[in-house]
Amino acid sequence: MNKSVITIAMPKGRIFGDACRLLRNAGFQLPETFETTRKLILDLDSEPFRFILAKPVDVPTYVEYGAADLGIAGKDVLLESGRDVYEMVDLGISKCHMAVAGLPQHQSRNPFLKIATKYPNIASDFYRRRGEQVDLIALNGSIELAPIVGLADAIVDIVSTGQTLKENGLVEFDRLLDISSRLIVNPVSYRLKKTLIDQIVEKMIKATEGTKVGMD
Ligand SMILES: Nc1ncnc2c1ncn2[C@@H]1O[C@H](COP(=O)(O)OP(=O)(O)OP(=O)(O)O)[C@@H](O)[C@H]1O
Ligand SMILES: O=P(O)(O)OC[C@H]1O[C@H](OP(=O)(O)OP(=O)(O)O)[C@H](O)[C@@H]1O
Repeated sequence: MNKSVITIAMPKGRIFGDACRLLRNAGFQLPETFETTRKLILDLDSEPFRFILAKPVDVPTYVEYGAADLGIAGKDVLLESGRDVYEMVDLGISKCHMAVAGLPQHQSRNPFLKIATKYPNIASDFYRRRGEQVDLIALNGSIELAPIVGLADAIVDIVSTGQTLKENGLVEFDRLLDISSRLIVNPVSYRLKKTLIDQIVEKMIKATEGTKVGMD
């Protein structure tokens, strides 16, 4: 039986290590095996907290539906999903940015630019604001491949070190938004468990001090 009072959805993948470090800094007593286990549900012995380990892109879904009270998700995933959750804390981890990129010599003869992306909602919003009509091509990864093989004129994707762009001969044309991971909360959970959630939020804010990216 789940005696846990608070369920937190954690993103597996590249955010996970940073998120665990931050939780430990915030005082959560995560066991050493937390980062290596293949279990997807982990209850703490010391406190009434349950962690569920989800694919990063699915974290806002678990939180919106209330399967988790809290979650950690990238700003990119939050914007793209449009899920109805409260964004409580900029955790300042897994920083990167979203950019338009392509081949340096790119000149399209297409009436509409073809844009490959894992983020069709963010990309379409960006081009709508610019008053440009584009054809979006949804891909699931290796986005940088698309302009090189002629599938698309440009990409909208995440850039961190810039290594992937550089090694594939692409350049950045526009910077769309800065990204970091956020602590999100289910609105109903927040109403029902406000005191406990506020305590967690406070601890997380303290733990993240000095790691903000300075944007929203
Ligand atoms: N190169 C990067 N450097 C830093 N942070 C990144 C980078 N790429 C993505 N991120 C951030 O980390 C989050 C999770 O990325 P991750 O690659 O683990 O998940 P994913 O893209 O869903 O991958 P997968 O499909 O392999 O599970 C992204 O939503 C984004 O906020
Ligand atoms: O600027 P960099 O430090 O090179 O990082 C950027 C790369 O990281 C992400 O890809 P990821 O590693 O998640 O792979 P995938 O999207 O191709 O699965 C992103 O989609 C870029 O391809």
